[in-house]
Amino acid sequence: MPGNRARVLVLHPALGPLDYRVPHGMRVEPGSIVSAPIGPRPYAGVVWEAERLPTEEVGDNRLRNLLSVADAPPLTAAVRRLVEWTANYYLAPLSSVLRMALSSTAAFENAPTIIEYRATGLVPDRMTPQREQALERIGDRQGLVRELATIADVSEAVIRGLCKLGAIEAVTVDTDSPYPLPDPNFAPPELSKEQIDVASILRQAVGAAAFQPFLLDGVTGSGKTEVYFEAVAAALAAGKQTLVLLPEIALTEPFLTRFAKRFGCEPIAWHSGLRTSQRRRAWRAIARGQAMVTVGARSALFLPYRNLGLIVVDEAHETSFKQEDGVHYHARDVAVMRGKFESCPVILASATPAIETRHQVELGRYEELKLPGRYGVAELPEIEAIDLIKEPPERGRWLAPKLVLAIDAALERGEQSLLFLNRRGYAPLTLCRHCGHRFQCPNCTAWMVEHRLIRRLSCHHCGHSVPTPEICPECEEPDSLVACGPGVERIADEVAALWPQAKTAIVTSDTLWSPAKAAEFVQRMEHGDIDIVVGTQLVTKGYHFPNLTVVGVVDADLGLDGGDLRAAERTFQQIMQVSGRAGRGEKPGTVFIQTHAPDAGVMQALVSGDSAAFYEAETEARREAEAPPFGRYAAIIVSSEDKGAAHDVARMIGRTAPQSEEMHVYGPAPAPLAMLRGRHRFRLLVHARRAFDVQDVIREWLGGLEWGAKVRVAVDVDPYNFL
Ligand SMILES: Nc1ncnc2c1ncn2[C@@H]1O[C@H](COP(=O)(O)OP(=O)(O)OP(=O)(O)O)[C@@H](O)[C@H]1O
Ligand SMILES: [Zn+2]
Repeated sequence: MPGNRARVLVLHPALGPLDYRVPHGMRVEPGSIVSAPIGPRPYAGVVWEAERLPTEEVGDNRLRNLLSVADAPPLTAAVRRLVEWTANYYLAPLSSVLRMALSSTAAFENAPTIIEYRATGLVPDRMTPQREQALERIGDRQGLVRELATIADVSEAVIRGLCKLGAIEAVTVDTDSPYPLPDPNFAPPELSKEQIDVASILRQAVGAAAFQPFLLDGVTGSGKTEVYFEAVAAALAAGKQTLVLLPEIALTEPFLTRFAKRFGCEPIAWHSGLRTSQRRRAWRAIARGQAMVTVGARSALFLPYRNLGLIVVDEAHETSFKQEDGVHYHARDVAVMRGKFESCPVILASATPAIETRHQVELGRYEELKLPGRYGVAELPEIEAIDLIKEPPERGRWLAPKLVLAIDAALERGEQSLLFLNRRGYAPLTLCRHCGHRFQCPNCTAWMVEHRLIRRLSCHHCGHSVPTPEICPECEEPDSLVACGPGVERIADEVAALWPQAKTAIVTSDTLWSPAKAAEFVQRMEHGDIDIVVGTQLVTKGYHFPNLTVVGVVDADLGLDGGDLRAAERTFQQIMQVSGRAGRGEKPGTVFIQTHAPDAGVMQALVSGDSAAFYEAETEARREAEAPPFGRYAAIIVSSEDKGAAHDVARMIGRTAPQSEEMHVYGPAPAPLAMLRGRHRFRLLVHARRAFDVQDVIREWLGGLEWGAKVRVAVDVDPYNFL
């Protein structure tokens, strides 16, 4: 391509690459972030190697000029290859993937300063309830007018009014100010013999600066974090950046504290709750190679690190690394690809690795490093099954007598207990005892879940929520509603009735919705301000509370319903993880698993501790079914508000399915969640041989079809969710 032309990938969802003229005096190269006109509007985009992005050639005379080049480093070749690979593998538009890399357009659109606002402490003469509310909620926080208005739940005009009165002032924030540098030698721990061996392999791999995936397979509490911190230290010493991916933002806060203890300052945390100025500062520092360690959930994966030397995926077995909307990608798998493009090691850390990951070890593609015992004097907990048929709880209760006794004893000893139930709210189903009416979501094929603390019924799929009615809307009988089955709130009620003196906490995404809330919970646990925690999967991972000795799994069978191919594996992982919270200090831990199926393979494996046998049996079953990792799936989901239209398109897709020995197409059938957010859904499931290029076939197959704008067709490659 001649020097005065550039091929640009613009952030426009419907447009492919476009050619522009580079005006006189402007310099661009592949990776340059530019502003390009489309119609009357400027769009952000990135200059790409023309030969990699074929498009219709446009004559020189029809080219429009690029508007400007951003004051930001160009995206590296490794990032560009990652964007291409992800779009290709997950059948997503390039621009949607690029958007994840450019996630903060503010970072390169304006000057490197931002004006923020904060309270001055001055109380205006003319107070209104709105102004009062604003000043109270803003407190000592700072942000854009828009951000303060959101925090205070008032209009932007109220904030501007307060500004005129001098109660709020403007401050200039320099988003180029550097971050403190973590010190690899700040407070290194004394590693055990086992830990030293593993750490030195990891340090060497960082030094070698070559692609190398590792499975760091260590039991809960073995010091995986301590050990991969040594690899981080090696990257720091070599002047390279590190990315640590965690499955939930709730885990970042305790991670930051722990990191600061080891390295003397916090790493950069990347999450959706950042203010514009924080996002921008982080993005710029990451792109310039100045931010040395970044921790975040999925979205941190696509950031434009300049000089990446190490990637860690902690709790790598977690299914929350799979993104379920927009670009359907699996952050664990993309992290490995990124390591390949960046030529750096990738550490997948887990006490319960996924079958897919173990398989890669067997194939010799990943190197396994083991930490088989807990650090120090801590022992793995005893695990015992409680047969709910032989030893049922009292009528109307959910905790079996044996578990109640164990918690009694823990309270007596001044130790903490944890009850795990992966169900938010009070009850998963509410019905009228008079007419049998069940409360269903109007937008989804799902029951409304009662949340008693806020007195509402909510749909966990679309968020639709209504106040819990006093009378049945069907038969108008008053006080006739009954709750069926337990959620965490109901267990908390039982706990309060059994141990009225005990201090309890409910931990779910409803109560721990921000990093600050998570930090507060950790503090309360550490200070002994909580005796009994009742929580969902949010409490199962990563936390380290030495005084927690009893864990009760309220309903171990819950995850086995639904018959998804990973149900048993997921149940095993979840219960192992929650068990892993018990007995992490000097005091031994005990775990009770309440189940109706104590003879099921997964329960037996948990109790006997023979995880190898369980994995082997599961892997064999997958091999026989040619399920992942031995075969592949891709789901095609057709949805529309118009059921007939969705059905027609789904049938057309089914009818035109390519015939192949290597691949079989099931469906279309109504999806188990036949309606979601008001859209009717049909699913086709493609099952193929491992080595078969499903993506290419699907691309060609769907590419040749047409459907109206009201029907949406989404492809989920390697699906984790079969709803
Ligand atoms: N060498 C060491 N020196 C001092 N403390 C250590 C050492 N190794 C581990 N620990 C401590 O033991 C506890 C458990 O370690 P860590 O959290 O790293 O384990 P983990 O394997 O990541 O656990 P999980 O999988 O349950 O999250 C932590 O409090 C950690 O600080
Ligand atoms: Zn709903």
